[in-house]
Amino acid sequence: MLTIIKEKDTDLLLQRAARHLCQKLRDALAVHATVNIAVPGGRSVVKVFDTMRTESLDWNRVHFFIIDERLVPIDHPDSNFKLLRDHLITPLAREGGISPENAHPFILDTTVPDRGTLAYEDVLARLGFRYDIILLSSGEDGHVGALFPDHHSVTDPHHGFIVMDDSPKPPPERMSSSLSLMLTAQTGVLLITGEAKREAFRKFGDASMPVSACPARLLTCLKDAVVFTDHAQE
Ligand SMILES: O=C(O)[C@H](O)[C@@H](O)[C@H](O)[C@H](O)COP(=O)(O)O
Repeated sequence: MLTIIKEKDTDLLLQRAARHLCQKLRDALAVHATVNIAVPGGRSVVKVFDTMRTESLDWNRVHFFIIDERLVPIDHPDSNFKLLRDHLITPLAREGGISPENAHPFILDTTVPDRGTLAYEDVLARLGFRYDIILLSSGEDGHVGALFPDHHSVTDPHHGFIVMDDSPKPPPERMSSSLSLMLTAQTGVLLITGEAKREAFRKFGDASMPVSACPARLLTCLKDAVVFTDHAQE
């Protein structure tokens, strides 16, 4: 089921998204021993992390994966893992809320053609090779993770992590969860915030638009999906 939650105040909206995600984590922890959540980078996600870290739940049973990454080391300012670590994992770990090992980074390996994605697949395989929950934040063009509209990334049949050196949005070198891996999640949360995403929100709401033309629409394929937006309904 898809629900759209609208709130004009973006900060309030992102706080609501964070609390919703934490409730979904609690619900999943009630039926699973451990839960896998995959998260992206971006400005909106940082605000979600900042609220999530104030929520109380059994964080030690939650495993974090990075849904997409720029091909940079984990301490690089452009690293999505660094955002997760700095804004959520380290503050939680400081209070003993989570073991830092529960946050699984994609480790770039420039010596192999797969760039380290096979090793990252091994880590996910040890935890069931599935996501339970995904957090996505739409780009201006409707991309999510590093699945871009009308680009080979979104139609790649690989089930796992993919790499590219021709991302339409710079930097060109990125890795992403493939579409089929994202679709292993039962639960999805999508953020569409800011004036620059007006066209993305319109495309998201267009039922005739295939996922290949608007990757954010992959959310409509999940069992339990919520969009958080500061846009008025078109
Ligand atoms: O890797 C990137 O180029 C960005 O991180 C990008 O994919 C971002 O996640 C979305 O564009 C949403 O970004 P905001 O939440 O910052 O609007």
